[in-house]
Amino acid sequence: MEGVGEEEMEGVDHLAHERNKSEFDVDAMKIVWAGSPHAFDVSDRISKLVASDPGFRKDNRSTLSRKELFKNTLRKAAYAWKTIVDLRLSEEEAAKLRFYVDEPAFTDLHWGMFIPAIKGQGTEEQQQKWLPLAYKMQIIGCYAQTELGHGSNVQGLETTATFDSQTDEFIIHSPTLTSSKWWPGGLGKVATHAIAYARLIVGGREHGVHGFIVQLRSLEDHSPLLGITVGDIGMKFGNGAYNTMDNGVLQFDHVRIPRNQMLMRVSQVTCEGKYKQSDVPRQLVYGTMVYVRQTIVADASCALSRAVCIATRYSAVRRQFGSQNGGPETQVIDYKTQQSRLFPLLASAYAFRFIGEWLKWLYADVTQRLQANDFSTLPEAHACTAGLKSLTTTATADGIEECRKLCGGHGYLCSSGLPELFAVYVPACTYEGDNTVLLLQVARFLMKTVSQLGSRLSSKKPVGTIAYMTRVEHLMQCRCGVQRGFAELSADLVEAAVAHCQLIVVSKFIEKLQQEIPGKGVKQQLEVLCNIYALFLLHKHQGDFLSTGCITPKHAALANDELRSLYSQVRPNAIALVDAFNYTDHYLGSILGCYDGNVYPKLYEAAWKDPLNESVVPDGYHLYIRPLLKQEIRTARL
Ligand SMILES: CCCCCCCCCCC/C=C/C(=O)SCCNC(=O)CCNC(=O)[C@H](O)C(C)(C)COP(=O)(O)OP(=O)(O)OC[C@H]1O[C@@H](n2cnc3c(N)ncnc32)[C@H](O)[C@@H]1OP(=O)(O)O
Ligand SMILES: Cc1cc2nc3c(=O)[nH]c(=O)nc-3n(C[C@H](O)[C@H](O)[C@H](O)COP(=O)(O)OP(=O)(O)OC[C@H]3O[C@@H](n4cnc5c(N)ncnc54)[C@H](O)[C@@H]3O)c2cc1C
Repeated sequence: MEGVGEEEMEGVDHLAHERNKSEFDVDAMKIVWAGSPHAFDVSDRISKLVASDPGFRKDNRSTLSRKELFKNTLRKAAYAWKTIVDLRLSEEEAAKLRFYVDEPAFTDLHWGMFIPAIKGQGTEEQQQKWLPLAYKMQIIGCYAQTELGHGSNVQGLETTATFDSQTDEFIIHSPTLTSSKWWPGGLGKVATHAIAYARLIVGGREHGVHGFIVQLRSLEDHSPLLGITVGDIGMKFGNGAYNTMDNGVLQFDHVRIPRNQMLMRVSQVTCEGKYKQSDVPRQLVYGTMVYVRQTIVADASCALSRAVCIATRYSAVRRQFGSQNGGPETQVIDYKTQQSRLFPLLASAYAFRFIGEWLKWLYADVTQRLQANDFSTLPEAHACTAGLKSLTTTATADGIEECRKLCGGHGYLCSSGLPELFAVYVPACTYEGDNTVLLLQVARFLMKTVSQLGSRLSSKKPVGTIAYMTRVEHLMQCRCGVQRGFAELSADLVEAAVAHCQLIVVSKFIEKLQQEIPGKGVKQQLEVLCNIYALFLLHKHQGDFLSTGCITPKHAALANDELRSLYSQVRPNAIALVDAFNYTDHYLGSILGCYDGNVYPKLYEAAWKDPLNESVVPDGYHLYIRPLLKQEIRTARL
């Protein structure tokens, strides 16, 4: 490294003056962010364990080839498993460890979808057989639903599972090219088993899409089993990023599996070839998606807060213009324009944290009710998970990109951590349901509710997240003809669905503030953030509020004045509010966001570590640069 003194690199906290300004108890806020003292303890311990272990190093990802990258991911996953076993980590600690390793891998699908699918849709017997193997990673599973031709339209899947009563088996088959499974993570190179979704055919009759446990690869030498064609679908968006994952393609050629490998909690096929439906709603076949959507909402605040932490710390370090009498220039965080872009994102990170917490509660509640055969809250749970997944992932992906821009040119460097964070995160807008398709589900739920409000036959009063509808006069009077014109109005209905979800986020933030929140100044800070979140939305959509007569121009102006004042209140606390996320420098993976704010020497040092700087004269000089300079280009071999 050239030109950087040791003292500039080590030990000095360049953000100390910012930290000294804060008006609240940061340690207490850390507990609020984590959810509880216990959750904080686990998260803090495990994040430090991962950060201090060179085996989990991740700063070289963008320079590795796909093959090297993937092999390194396999190594890390194996190393993580060894750590979990050696240290006898609990399930909670193990999940945190995978989280802080911070690299998309087949294990996400194994623990995040394969196991939950068996738990949610398998019978007791099936769970007893498969779960112990999966928990010990003696089998590795993936979730194979999407096909080349159909993803959103699950009912349009073409893979078939035909029951053969002679042998008591299902024959799993891909009848067309478009029926090839396409996208499942972990499928390409690793998974030994899949939960494969296929149209069930019994005695010549079709019964819709069901899940089946299918072994794909030998447990001895990993070769594909008879009738299985399997591989990776190729490079995806961004360098490094999601390319650590082996999203795969899979074709079945009349693959036979025993009858008891159909997931039979929702419906069963007997050995005589009888199809039986349990009392539970058919939609429970989609249960794994509901579960994962809920976890995606909980994770959105992690990705957004990470980007916001980087952009906030860097905005306090970065200075441009405004020097008075040779004094320092202005910190860019002091520009009102920077604040009006950054602080709503900071507020959103907190809002999404709390909505994630609430959705976890809602999911646990609906699961408990389902076990007691109470299916009444399932439509609301589906609408909430679908809608909030859509809202939070769209806002988070857009927010990460905004944070990159807030960091100016340096935000475009891989060492800022923001390009990779965006590339890894943005598919969340598509997987587990395209965000528009999911909002249409919310719109459908809302229209159904409105039509029931208008019907004299229905005695049902809307409760939970739609209880407010009884208070909206024109909805109460609505004889809903919208059901008939749904497709025509769908673009507007999607906007209504977003507004409904925003209302949930704001009201759950307000409810959170009604709880007791210990720690000096903590509640006040959260109140400021909650007001920013709500008023920013009002400001952004003031056209809608004004045109519907919900507010007057005077209200709109007052809201905007208030917003400016709230930004000034956040300013001295901004660094402490991102410190409360308690992220290690390892997890942040960003020179711009490092805790000590010592950005410039680190950027300078990192540049010299780039492989392109290994030699002063680049490879290719003699072939391509010198002939150009010497005007010998016509004779050069290109
Ligand atoms: C802790 C670690 C966590 C790690 C997590 C892992 C990390 C993630 C890595 C990424 C992995 C990605 C995986 C995937 O992407 S898997 C594939 C996901 N695919 C989808 O999400 C497809 C989206 N499509 C659908 O969900 C459905 O097809 C759709 C809802 C769009 C429509 O379904 P369908 O046409 O069958 O149904 P209808 O519209 O006719 O509706 C019928 C009624 O059923 C209701 N419904 C629909 N879905 C559900 C559901 N999931 N639960 C409950 N109810 C549901 C629907 O509203 C209709 O109701 P009404 O008749 O009353 O109106
Ligand atoms: C990184 C990644 C990982 C994935 N992992 C898995 C996995 O592990 N397992 C798995 O099974 N799948 C996986 N998937 C697949 C994923 O679930 C699907 O891609 C997703 O559900 C979207 O479906 P689609 O690709 O068919 O999009 P399409 O439905 O083809 O969407 C294309 C466009 O059409 C629009 N559109 C579609 N239908 C409608 C409609 N009814 N009305 C209005 N507009 C509509 C959409 O909004 C979108 O703009 C993964 C995908 C990605 C990107």
